[in-house]
Amino acid sequence: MEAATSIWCASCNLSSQTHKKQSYPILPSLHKLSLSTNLRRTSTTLSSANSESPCPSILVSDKLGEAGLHLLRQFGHVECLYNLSLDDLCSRIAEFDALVVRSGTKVTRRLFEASKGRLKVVGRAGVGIDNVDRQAATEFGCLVVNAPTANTIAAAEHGIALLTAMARNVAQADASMKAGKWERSKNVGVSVVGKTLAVIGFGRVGSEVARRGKALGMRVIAHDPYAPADTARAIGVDLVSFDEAISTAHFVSLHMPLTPSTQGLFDDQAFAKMTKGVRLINVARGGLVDEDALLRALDSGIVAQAAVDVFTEEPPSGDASRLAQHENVITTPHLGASTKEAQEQVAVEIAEAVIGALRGELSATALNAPIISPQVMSVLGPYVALAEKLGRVAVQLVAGGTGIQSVKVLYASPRDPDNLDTRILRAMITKGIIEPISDVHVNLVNADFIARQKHLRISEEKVATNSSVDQPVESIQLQISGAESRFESTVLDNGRISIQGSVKFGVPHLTRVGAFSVNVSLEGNVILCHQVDQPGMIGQVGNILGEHNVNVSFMSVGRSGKRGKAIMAIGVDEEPDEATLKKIGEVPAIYECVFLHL
Ligand SMILES: NC(=O)C1=CN([C@@H]2O[C@H](COP(=O)(O)OP(=O)(O)OC[C@H]3O[C@@H](n4cnc5c(N)ncnc54)[C@H](O)[C@@H]3O)[C@@H](O)[C@H]2O)C=CC1
Ligand SMILES: O=C(O)C(=O)COP(=O)(O)O
Repeated sequence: MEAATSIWCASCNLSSQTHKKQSYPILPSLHKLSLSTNLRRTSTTLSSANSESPCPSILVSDKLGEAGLHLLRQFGHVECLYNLSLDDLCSRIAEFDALVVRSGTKVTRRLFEASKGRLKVVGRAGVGIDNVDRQAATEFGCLVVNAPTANTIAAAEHGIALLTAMARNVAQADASMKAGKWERSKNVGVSVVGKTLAVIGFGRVGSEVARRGKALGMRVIAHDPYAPADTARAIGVDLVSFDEAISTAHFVSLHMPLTPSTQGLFDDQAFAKMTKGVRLINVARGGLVDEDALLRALDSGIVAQAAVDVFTEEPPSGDASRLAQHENVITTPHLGASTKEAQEQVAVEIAEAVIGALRGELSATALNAPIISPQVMSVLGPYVALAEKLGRVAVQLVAGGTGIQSVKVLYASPRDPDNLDTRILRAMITKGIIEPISDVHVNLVNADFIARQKHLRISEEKVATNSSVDQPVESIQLQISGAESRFESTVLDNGRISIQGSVKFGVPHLTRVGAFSVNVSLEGNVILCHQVDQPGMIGQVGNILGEHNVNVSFMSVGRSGKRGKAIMAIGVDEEPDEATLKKIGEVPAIYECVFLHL
């Protein structure tokens, strides 16, 4: 098989060997990946600093710090609509590209449905995202980001404030003073020094609470199945089992997320294991505790006191408010993160994350998309477009318009396979395969979900090559099995439709069709012809295209040998009509031809 011959490139009037080196813009690739079509233009505008595009609309539905609002306003159109009902939110949400919330707004599947695909990012100005339906966000291709670090200290300080206030009956004593009473013996407290504090959930907040507990002279133990032992050791905290933690502690402080596995963890059974007279602090999530079970434990004296910042239903109403009314319970209305300092920092952190996401950058705090580092992105950027184009070519080669069920992707790379992160390339291949035949938008958030939904199986293999490591991917090959081809010559002996591409001079190129080498830039549209390798073929096809006013931008011929069979790949600016393609197909030496829309 001979190598493909490149002929000429109309756009810069050079052969591909001398094609001017283009710097590949990484941002536009990312825009395509992570933003909807209505934002692509916006993002390109931002990266190229002109203003022909509409500016993104951002809805802030829970109170956000001024510093964050300022950043958002510099970037887009911002509306602050606090305390909207779900119905009102649903009726407005399709006007916005981004939504910024705290714990007050419930970001439900209904909201994503109502957004009609416009909502591209939900920013949670805080840590806990139990109020955001992440699965629905993923299915709708909407990125969810949070601000996980800015309120850690505030939450830890609030936990300690509640612990000490509870131990010394500060709230009760204050209420009685305000009622004109002077009740000293009724409000005798307990000391914390020397007592055991069990921290359940030894993450950011939990470890800061533990540090502060140590400073108060408490013995601190913690339970967290995923906690790093060295951090615990460094603070002087013993990591113990759940049962040991709750059965030996005088104070139990909760700091884990609300998930299906932690929901209702503190139930009758858990309270029954606790030391009589234990004190409970919950600055994490109300749903961790079965509130009725806690009331029973308070009434029976197992739990002497509870300090509660968070509730299953916020604000608690009806029966749910019984906890707040209990005489041995002190409460605050979800104030853990509410310090001036934390709220300003959280607001800035979330504004930056939301702006980054709207710009098409991959966020370090993305909760439903793979985290791909900027370093990896800068290296793989040029291959992002190649991956999508190959997906587009592949799906158009399959007969019947039924789509692809099974594709094997071979990445030829000089890199150690462990050093080649292909998630973004896989997402783009999925995008290329699925978007031309459906109305879904595929991005890095929803690519794997959409692939599963469409029964598209993608297997990946990394093939070692000896090329320079400067070029992380030498080529990408797609092999489609179980499908019939519209262009027989793409089918290998193993029955699979096969196409391969590379990045040349920063531009994606199709380099192999079946067993034939070609060399055609994957820009614009391409006609593939399988023909006898004989003089005059380029002229004949060129004439037909010329007669029908179709401009040729690029041509390349790959052949099995002199006067054997050849594949001619023709880049065209316009889409030829059926009659033109039929005419080309009727040229006696042409076996088959296919038009590919890129
Ligand atoms: N009341 C408030 O205003 C605030 C509440 N929070 C809440 O505090 C919680 C913790 O926040 P961070 O420390 O930032 O999160 P984090 O992710 O740093 O820590 C959570 C820890 O819980 C652990 N964990 C998970 N399942 C567990 C289980 N079954 N048993 C024990 N440990 C388990 C995890 O391994 C992790 O180490 C979150 O629910 C967050 O929403 C955070 C800030 C403010
Ligand atoms: O960050 C968290 O998880 C919090 O619970 C803080 O909630 P908020 O932003 O104050 O509604």
